[in-house]
Formats: sequence, C-alpha cells, structure tokens
Amino acid sequence: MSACNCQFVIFGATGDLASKKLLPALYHLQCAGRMPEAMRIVAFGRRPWDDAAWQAFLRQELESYASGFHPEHFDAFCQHFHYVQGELHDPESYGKLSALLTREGAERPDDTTFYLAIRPGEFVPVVQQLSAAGFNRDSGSHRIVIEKPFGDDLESAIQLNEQLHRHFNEDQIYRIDHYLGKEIVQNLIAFRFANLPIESVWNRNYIDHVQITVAEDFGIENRAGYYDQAGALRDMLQNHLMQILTLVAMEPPPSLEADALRDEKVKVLRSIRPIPKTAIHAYAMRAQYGPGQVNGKHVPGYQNEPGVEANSVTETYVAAKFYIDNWRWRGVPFYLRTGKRLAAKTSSVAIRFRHTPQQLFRETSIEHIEPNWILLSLQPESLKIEIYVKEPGLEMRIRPIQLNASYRRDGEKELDAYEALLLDVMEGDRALFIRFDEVEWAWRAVDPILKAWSRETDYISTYPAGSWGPEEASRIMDQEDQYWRSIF
Ligand SMILES: NC(=O)C1=CN([C@@H]2O[C@H](COP(=O)(O)OP(=O)(O)OC[C@H]3O[C@@H](n4cnc5c(N)ncnc54)[C@H](OP(=O)(O)O)[C@@H]3O)[C@@H](O)[C@H]2O)C=CC1
Ligand SMILES: O=C1O[C@H](COP(=O)(O)O)[C@@H](O)[C@H](O)[C@H]1O
Repeated sequence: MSACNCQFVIFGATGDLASKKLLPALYHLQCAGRMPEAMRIVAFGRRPWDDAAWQAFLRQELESYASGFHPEHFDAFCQHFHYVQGELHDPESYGKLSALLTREGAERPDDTTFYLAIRPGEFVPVVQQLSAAGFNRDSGSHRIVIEKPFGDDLESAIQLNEQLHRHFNEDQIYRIDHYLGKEIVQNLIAFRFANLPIESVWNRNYIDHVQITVAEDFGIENRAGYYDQAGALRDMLQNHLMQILTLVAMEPPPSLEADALRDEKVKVLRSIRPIPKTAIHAYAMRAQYGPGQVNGKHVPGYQNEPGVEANSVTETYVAAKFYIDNWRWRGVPFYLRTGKRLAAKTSSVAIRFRHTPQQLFRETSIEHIEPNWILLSLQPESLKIEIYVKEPGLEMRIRPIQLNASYRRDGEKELDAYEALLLDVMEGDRALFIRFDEVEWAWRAVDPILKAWSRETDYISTYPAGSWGPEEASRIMDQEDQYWRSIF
C-alpha cells in the first residue's frame, strides 16, 4: 500500500464489532505489511483509559479474536493508536479529537475516515457532532463509514439518509455490509456469469426454489442493548441475506463496475412482490431461543441473557419467503432464514432444481428421487452439486452422488471481509459499498413484516438453543416436498 498520512477514527472502539472484526482486521493488515506506516488510528471510547489501558485491552481482544498473535507485530501495531476518552454526545470530546487529528501548522486534518461502530441510534448525533466540529463536506477529505442496519425501517432509513446528506456528500459516505466483502459471496458472481452451463439453467424453467441460510451457534453475547431493539430481521435479513439474494437473482450486469452491479441488484429488489398485509404469517415467521445445549454446553435462553427486557418478543430467528416477479424468477420462492444459537455456524445458498419431466427410473430405483441441488456453502467454504449416476451392476438403477469442490487451492489464504473493505475505504474505493436505493428497496420488502410483528407484542414462539430453529419454520414453504435443506 502507498505511503499516506491518513487517519482512521473508530467510534465504539470498545464494542463487539470493534473487538471481533475491526481491530483484528486492522491487525491482520499490519501483519501482512499492508498498513500504511504513517497511519494514525484513533480509538474513541467512553471508558476512562489512557493509551496504556487501551493497549492492554487491544492485546486482550486480539488474543481472543485475531488469527494468531505475534508480539513483534503487536508492538508496531500499537504505535499507530491513540486513545481518546470521549462521549458521543459531548462537543468537547470532538474538540479533543480535532486537536489530535490536526497536525501542527496544518490548516485542516489529513484524509480521515470516521468509522461509526456504534449503535444505529447514535449515527445521526455523531454525524451532527462531526459536522459541528468541522469534519464535514467543506473541510477536506473526510469519509464516514456507516454500519448496518441503515435505519430501522423504511421511513427512518430515508430520514437517516437525509441527515447524512445535510453534512456529507454521497461520495464521502460508505454504507458497509461486510457480507459483500466476503470473497465467497463475490464468488456467486463468478459462479453464475463465468460458467455458461450454470447461467443457462439459472431461471424459473429449471429452478424450483432457492434457500439462503445464515446460521450462528452463538447467542447475543453482550449486545442486548442493541439487539433487543433490532432483532434478527433488522440485524441480518434486511441487509446480509437480502444482498446475497440480489447476487443470486440479478441479471448479468453490463460490466463489473460498481454502479452497473448496483443497478442490477436494485432491479431485483424492486421486483420483489410486496407481501400482502393479510398474509404475513404465510410469508414470515419469527422465534426466540430458549435454553439448550450448544456444542455440549448448557446455555441460557434469550430471556435470561443480560440486558434483555422482561418478556421481550424480539426475534433471534427469522424465516421469510420472497417472490421476484420478473421474467427470470416469477413463481420461484426464495426462502431466507437466519438465527442465533442454532446448531452450527454456517451459511449457504441452496438451489433446488425441478423434477425431470419424465420419471424413467422410478420403478427400478430408490423410492424417492430428489431433484438435483447445487449447494454453495459460504461457511464452511464448499461447492457441491448433487446429481444421479447409474449404480454399478446389471440393473438400471440410479443413485445420487455429490460433486464436491473447494473454491480455494491449498495454501491460498482467505482475506477477511473487513480487511478487504477497510483497505477499500482507505483507498477511497466505494465499489463494494451499498447505494441508498439498495437499502431503501430492501426495507420496502421487509417493512410489512416488521409492521405486523410490531402489533404482536405478547407472544413469540421459541426453539431450543442448539437446534436448527423452530419446526414451524417450514410453514412458509409452498409445497409439501420442500424442506429446509442442510448443507452438511
Ligand atoms: N457485532 C457484530 O458482529 C457486528 C455489528 N455490526 C454493527 O456495528 C454496530 C455496532 O455494533 P456492536 O459493536 O455490536 O455494538 P456494541 O453495543 O457492542 O458497541 C457499542 C460501542 O459504542 C460505545 N458507546 C455507546 N454509547 C456511547 C457513548 N454515549 N459515548 C461513547 N461511546 C459509546 C460502547 O462503549 P462501551 O463499550 O463503553 O459500552 C461500545 O464501544 C451496529 O450498527 C451493528 O449492527 C455489524 C456487523 C457485525
Ligand atoms: O452484522 C452482523 O453480522 C454478524 C455475523 O457476521 P459473520 O461475518 O460472522 O457471519 C452477526 O453475528 C451480528 O449479529 C450482525 O450484527
């Protein structure tokens, strides 16, 4: 990476996102020699710490979450950091920040990225404070990175966008969805558009339905303050799963240029059939984890997690069905599900094909002939295609086999999504960031569900922690022979 005097400010430096994703990603860049030498990183937090206390915290979090801890890299990494104790709502804290960011003698600070790793409700106050402190569109090369969820429904997303534009230009705003930084998610584009046989069957004539699953085996950990307000639909489905859906469903773009891709993704979102108000329960179901066993350990239910409101009906699991009413997909259900405290951490796209028009082998073979599947597993990474072959022997009997391939050759290292996206921000590349119309149309698709749930405040189904979610999740399936497919 080129030498630069850029600066990077993390609001919420002591939070979950910073600990699990941002700090490890920056550290990995350091270890890989990709951190600009003159880079200055400011950790903004409210805890009464000095640089030494910050470094002790940083070390502890990297030991827990980075892949490998190397003391020699850590010492060099620490040199980039300054800790600023501050309050998100306090103008004086921004004064302190400004004094630190502006080099002596310089009229304005160097290129600076402000990363808002804070609860969504704090985005606007922080942007206003930044603007009041002079870090806005008129004062040099400043960028803001806004985490998801962008708003908590359609209306608030529009308002948030307006607020941002009062202070910053669109080209300064980086709306991040880290799933787009996952190489494996980008691989969907290669899989579809670099392989003629695949693309030619990728439509309603051949595909029966699509399933997108993002399952996590951990709970909400210490994030009740955020999560109990958000829930799984806002936290995961409206953004990460919808982005995967757009990549599975979009038309070939004219080029791989950022706006060409975004235009196609937006067309998909605009084609999603609005869910009828009277049929929400046929399209979506929610549930919450109860106590159970995960990886052999007993874990409490959501209601007993620290910070969760008594009798909360916040969903930790959501399954929903969408139809894309265009020429390619009309009539093909897209089933999306995500949940916490499920049996394993795994994400996948499962494509089920239609039955062959003639069942030639029904008499002589296994009783139930499943249609073919393509299973793209994002985590663990694999690509499986299920097809039938003849069993060896005199009889004309068939049996299923799996063609199983890995995307990665031996020794090829995975670049973490945040590493890739942080480099992009520092280099001013917005290609993998979200345009507002993508956010807007994704909210339009899920808003009817949220509205219906907001009226149902006295009951939520539960599922045992460590299971694959509530059994009723299959009620959204259109046909009896459709079922949630495991990728294992
Ligand atoms: N956690 C994750 O895996 C992911 C999270 N995200 C998104 O990242 C954002 C942050 O999430 P997450 O890290 O989980 O949230 P957390 O609640 O864990 O972190 C919030 C951070 O904000 C700080 N903070 C809160 N109030 C103030 C205040 N008044 N003054 C100064 N600092 C304050 C907290 O400080 P303190 O520690 O002192 O409380 C903490 O550092 C959300 O938008 C979330 O959707 C996106 C992808 C993944
Ligand atoms: O955005 C979020 O993502 C994480 C899951 O990210 P992954 O890269 O580990 O799959 C999720 O745990 C968190 O609740 C959510 O806010």
